[in-house]
Amino acid sequence: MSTAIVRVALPIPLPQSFDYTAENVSAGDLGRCVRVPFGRGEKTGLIVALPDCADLPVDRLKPVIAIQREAPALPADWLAMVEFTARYYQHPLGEVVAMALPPRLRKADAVAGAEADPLLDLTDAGRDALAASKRESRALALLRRLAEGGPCRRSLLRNEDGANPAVADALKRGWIAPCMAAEPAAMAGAPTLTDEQQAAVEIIGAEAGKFQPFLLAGVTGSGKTEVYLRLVAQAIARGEQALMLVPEIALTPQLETRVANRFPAARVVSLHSALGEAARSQGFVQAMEGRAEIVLGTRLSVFTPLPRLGLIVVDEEHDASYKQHEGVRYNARDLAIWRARQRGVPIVLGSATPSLESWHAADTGRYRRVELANRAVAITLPRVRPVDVRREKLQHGVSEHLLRAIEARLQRGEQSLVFLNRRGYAPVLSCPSCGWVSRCPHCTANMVLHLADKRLRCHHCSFDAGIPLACPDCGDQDIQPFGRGTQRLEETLGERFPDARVLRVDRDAARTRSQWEALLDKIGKGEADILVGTQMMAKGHDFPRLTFVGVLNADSSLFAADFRAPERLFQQLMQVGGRAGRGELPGEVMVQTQYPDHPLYKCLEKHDFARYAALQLEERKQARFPPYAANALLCANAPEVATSIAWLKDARAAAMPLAQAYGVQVFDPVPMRMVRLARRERAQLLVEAPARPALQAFLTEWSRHLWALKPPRELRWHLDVDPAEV
Ligand SMILES: Nc1ncnc2c1ncn2[C@@H]1O[C@H](COP(=O)(O)OP(=O)(O)OP(=O)(O)O)[C@@H](O)[C@H]1O
Ligand SMILES: [Zn+2]
Repeated sequence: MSTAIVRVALPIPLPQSFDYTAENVSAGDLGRCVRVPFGRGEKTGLIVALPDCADLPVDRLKPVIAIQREAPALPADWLAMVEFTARYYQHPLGEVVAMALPPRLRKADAVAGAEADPLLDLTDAGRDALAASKRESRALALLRRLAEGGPCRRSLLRNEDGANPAVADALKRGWIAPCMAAEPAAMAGAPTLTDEQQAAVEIIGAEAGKFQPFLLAGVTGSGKTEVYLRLVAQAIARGEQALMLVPEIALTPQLETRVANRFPAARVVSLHSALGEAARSQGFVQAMEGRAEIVLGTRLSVFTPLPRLGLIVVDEEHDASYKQHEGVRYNARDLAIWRARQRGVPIVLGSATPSLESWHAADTGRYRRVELANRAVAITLPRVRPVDVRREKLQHGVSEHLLRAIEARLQRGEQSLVFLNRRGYAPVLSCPSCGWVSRCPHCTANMVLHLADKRLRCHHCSFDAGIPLACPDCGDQDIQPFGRGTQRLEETLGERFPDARVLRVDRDAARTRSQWEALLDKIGKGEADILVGTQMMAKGHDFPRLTFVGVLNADSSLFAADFRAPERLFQQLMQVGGRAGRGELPGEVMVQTQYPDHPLYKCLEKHDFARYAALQLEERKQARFPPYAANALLCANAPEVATSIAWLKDARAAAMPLAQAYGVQVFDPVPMRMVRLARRERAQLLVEAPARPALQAFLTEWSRHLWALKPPRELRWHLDVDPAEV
């Protein structure tokens, strides 16, 4: 028996891995989960190296308890990716591993990747039954569907309410049975590509097997998804796997359906945080064993092992939700690019409103820009017009122009969307006599009025309270909501258009995935006339009867402190405007503003993304903001802000000797704009480097000092590399 050293990454907030000894270890154990003694207890970690010599003398190492050999080992390229993530985002490797692995694998239970979603086809008995039967029934409808459409995944035969009893019944009677996938990529129901789409598919398709990032800049409704689907089909035909990232769970159902309908015989694994543990683990293993052709999911799915990876697609690449805001603060879009390079495959970043970082990368030739300048179906882009609200009397925040536009749609049987940019616009409770407002006791934020369940709620820490009958400070009984939220707006529109069906689409109306799917379904079927929506309505949706979009209160982001706020506003307005007139009917967009001459609105009217991007990039260059610099934030929080500031000052002092050597600037600590969050007070310090490599080199060295700086007990800190907001 030979004793070897295994290096294990454990999920604990310390920057090192731990060495143990084990018997009969082979190279195949790299990437396996392992149970080890730790402190007075036990922990599960991942074997990340088999070093020749240990950090400690071998006789002081403890033996592992057990290596999990039933589950497959994580492959080397996967280990390289989590190691890069840990290094780049300055986060303990064991915690990165724990985040990237589905919970079941982490616990080292064996996960069977068994056929949970078999491909079903008619048997001879089923064909006979179909020919013989005369009475229409559910079973018959099922058999006919398979006879006409060919083999189909069980999950696609679901009823609207989920399970389909006819399937179980037909299986039992032997009318249908699991079959082997025949043609991997049937192109059922694919439209003829437009010339632009065709060109895009050819340009991108030509780079198969090579690392090449593409920025697919296509106006809203230009049919980017169709381009992705063709490229995925090519990859599957070559025997490869495709990874498709989408920004939000809310967008997965639509894409899932499109993908599943297009590739009925392919195995599609869909991964997002709302999935149960078992399903997530199973999908992960199916992908890892190469049995799934397509992985579709939110940011976390960038960590899915894919042995035959041939293509990565990042849809709506500009979207802020690719960045994780807690724990490991990674950006899935950026990691996807790293991964495409690692594996030598093309990656397509698609958006109608690319991030300025990606736009700049295309300007400088690091990415190849492929444009879709026209809509696929609609002849034109919607007409966009600012509505100057300085000289108009508003009715509960809505201008007469907007109301008339909605009325015209109602008469024509078309849909309208009134979009509320939530920022600073949620209804808080306030007292007209003494100025009291409903503040959250734990955060620097106001609590928001929820009429449906008559509560005041903090959107930051979820603290909630009843609605007071009178002002808690002065006793005035005339306290009122201030500002307008979606619920108030829904009421206002309902009063003005009593015959219209007004539907509110926000986080409260769509708490669960099934509620959200039901809402989308309702809108798609035309069962609503006026939609009142927030961010959730802005992206990705495609409703052919929606022809008018009105935007309220856009201005609040024009002059925000965060340098990315105008970029986001422009993206949001272009995206939400892009929902209008996507089918045969022409669309119109009105934006209420006090600054109709602002360059942002001017570019919006002309649909001129390129011009706005150029203006913004020029500003960023002057101010030395990303992409002309690389940033990191060191953040600290404690019960009192003074504690946070004091620790950050020590951290800054430790940075000073290094900063000069790396050409990095380390700014003074400041309290965060929202100082208090959930009873803790927060401060931060900005690091600015000329480019990413300098930032990386500096952070790697600085973080060693940071770990050594013993913080006070009650203080917590983290580094945020490439922060979304500064
Ligand atoms: N070649 C085509 N022929 C006919 N219809 C098409 C074609 N390509 C796309 N479409 C249809 O056009 C509509 C818009 O396409 P898609 O949703 O892919 O656009 P998109 O570029 O992703 O838009 P957005 O960025 O606004 O989400 C869809 O209804 C789609 O089915
Ligand atoms: Zn709060």
